Amino acid sequence: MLITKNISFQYSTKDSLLKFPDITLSDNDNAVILGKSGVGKTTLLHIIAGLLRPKTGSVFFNDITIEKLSSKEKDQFIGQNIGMVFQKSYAVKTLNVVENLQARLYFAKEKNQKTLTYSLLEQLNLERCAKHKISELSEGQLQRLGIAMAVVHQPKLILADEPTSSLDDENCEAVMQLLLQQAKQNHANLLVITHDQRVKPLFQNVMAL
Ligand SMILES: Nc1ncnc2c1ncn2[C@@H]1O[C@H](COP(=O)(O)OP(=O)(O)OP(=O)(O)O)[C@@H](O)[C@H]1O
Repeated sequence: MLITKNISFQYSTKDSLLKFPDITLSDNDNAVILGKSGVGKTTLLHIIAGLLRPKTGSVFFNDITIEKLSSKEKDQFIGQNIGMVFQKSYAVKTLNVVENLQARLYFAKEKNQKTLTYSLLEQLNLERCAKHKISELSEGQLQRLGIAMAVVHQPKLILADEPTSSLDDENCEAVMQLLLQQAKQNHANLLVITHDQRVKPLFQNVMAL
């Protein structure tokens, strides 16, 4: 369960204060947050992911207050419980596809689950690329690898930052179905932020920034 209360953020004293509406997601709930460019969507997602500290307010996830954790506890909590789909790929270029997934499992302190890793690659239609270098992947394959890296450690909260912005209608639908399917399979909360109105009908919970 994810709850945010009274969150605000300021990049510096000369920047304007960004204020965010409260969010409550019950277990297994999903939501999309829509908003125009520059309103603070990525900032909010980074606060929820523990990458930025809010000026006011708190983020609670499954009864843990993220800002109250020490930095070591926070790194461990985030590594194990949160999976993030970034706008741009953060795959390590010197590793192949399956090695990138193994590295993600290592950082989440999960055992190297070979069967699970290959089954995920199959679900995401990446099994033929398992040993490919990152530079050999198409844009669509890279995007699907981003999803695999976000979910391979079976996080309880999946955060996705503009996962469909550069995709045509067919791939937009496919990527969103994959994210929804992975969230359902892992009993995870899925929170997507986007300005892409095509995503709206796929969610019951729609919030605006
Ligand atoms: N590192 C930073 N330092 C100062 N200001 C920043 C920084 N990052 C973002 N901002 C500003 O904070 C505001 C919110 O930025 P943010 O990236 O969260 O918006 P967004 O809604 O995600 O935009 P987009 O849809 O274009 O990605 C913007 O006015 C932006 O210029």
